[in-house]
Amino acid sequence: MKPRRFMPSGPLRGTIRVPGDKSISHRSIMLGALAVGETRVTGLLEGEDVLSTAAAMRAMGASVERLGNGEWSVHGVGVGALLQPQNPLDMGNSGTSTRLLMGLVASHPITATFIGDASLSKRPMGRVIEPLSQMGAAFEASEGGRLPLTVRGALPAVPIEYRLPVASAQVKSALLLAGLNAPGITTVIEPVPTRDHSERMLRGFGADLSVEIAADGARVIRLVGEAELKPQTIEVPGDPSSAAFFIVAALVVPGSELTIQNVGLNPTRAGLIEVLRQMGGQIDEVDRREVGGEPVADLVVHHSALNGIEIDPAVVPSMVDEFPVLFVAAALAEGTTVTTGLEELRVKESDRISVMAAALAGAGARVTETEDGLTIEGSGGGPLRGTSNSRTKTHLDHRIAMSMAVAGLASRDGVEVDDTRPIATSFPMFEALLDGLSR
Ligand SMILES: O=C(O)C1=C[C@@H](OP(=O)(O)O)[C@@H](O)[C@H](O)C1
Ligand SMILES: C=C(OP(=O)(O)O)C(=O)O
Repeated sequence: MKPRRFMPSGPLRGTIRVPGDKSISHRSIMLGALAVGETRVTGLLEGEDVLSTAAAMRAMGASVERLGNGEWSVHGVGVGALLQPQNPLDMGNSGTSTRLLMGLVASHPITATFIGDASLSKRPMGRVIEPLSQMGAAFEASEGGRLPLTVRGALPAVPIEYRLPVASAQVKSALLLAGLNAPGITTVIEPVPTRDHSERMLRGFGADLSVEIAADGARVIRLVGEAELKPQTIEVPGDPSSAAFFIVAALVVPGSELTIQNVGLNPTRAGLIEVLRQMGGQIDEVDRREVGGEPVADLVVHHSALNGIEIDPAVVPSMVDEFPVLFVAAALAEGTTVTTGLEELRVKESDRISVMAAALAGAGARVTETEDGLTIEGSGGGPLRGTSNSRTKTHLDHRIAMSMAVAGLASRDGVEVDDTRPIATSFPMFEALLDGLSR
């Protein structure tokens, strides 16, 4: 454990750049490892989760090399040519690595065992086991479809049509990656849109993938299997989920005016910015452009008086990882914020509904937990006044640690976080960036 007290801060001013997008970084390595030839990546997130993906792709035959800061080279083996890993694949804390790689293994004639840390070992894998079994893969999982688990891939795998029962980009992506090596068309029907990086990047690597909107509004994604992927040069845009902590920090600390450069604004990821604007946050976009096939802008964030709102559950998939820090913004707003439709938050690195309820209550916020969300009475802009002996329990969850660090900046006496180590899974430079701004 590495505890730290995050102290109240003066205005956050200046210009920062957040690291590369985690979702796009994982996919750059995976797709690069399936292309024949060299894929070059710049701006790769060098967090522990992405490094778990890199190690796994090496164990399955690809060459994945770091050339410099965020600059990587991947020499792929080709779709269908992944090698049998010699040891269990250690996925660390990363749900994305686990679920997407289970999909890749499922359609190759190899067997792989997946292991992970205490947090990952509690997370449900049945959501990918079920459709990948339909494709012909066999699984031996721990109780309740959890890690450690072993996947025996099928050759040939059966291309299926599958309607997603949960809004999950990880399940969608696992099936599309499995479909890459299945003979025929794999169809994933997505009633509620989730992040579309897999679709964009598969197309970019030359896969035959189409998206059609059905009469009921669902997205129907069709991928032609036995694909040949062509190596790419990829510039990874900044991660909006990492920018989120600094966006909220600048909104809630009086006197702040912070520029965050190169933030990815893919509409399937940008829900938080829209919600914070509805709450009265001033977030300006400068120099909108395209980076790596994704919309990007620099954001200028001004301290703002925020108002509590009722958040439309339809926006949840576009900000699914941003709720912990949105709860912090709500705790500092004027009036009541109501969130619903957040069941998925209970199966992330921690149960983010109950863990944030406890953390914010300890920090002095007024919070009520419901089955599918939190209701928060804001402080009206005044600092959070927690009890001096309260300590946030992070439960191996990076986003809880970073959210409560932000709460500390806007508190009277600081907020104690029990363990800052999980931050390195997605944002190793977080504390250095924060310390450089808050003096
Ligand atoms: O596909 C991805 O890269 C991700 C999808 C989301 O998970 P779910 O698909 O489980 O919602 C998100 O929470 C995670 O951080 C990254
Ligand atoms: C849920 C997350 O990641 P993963 O599912 O990859 O562990 C996250 O980063 O907030």
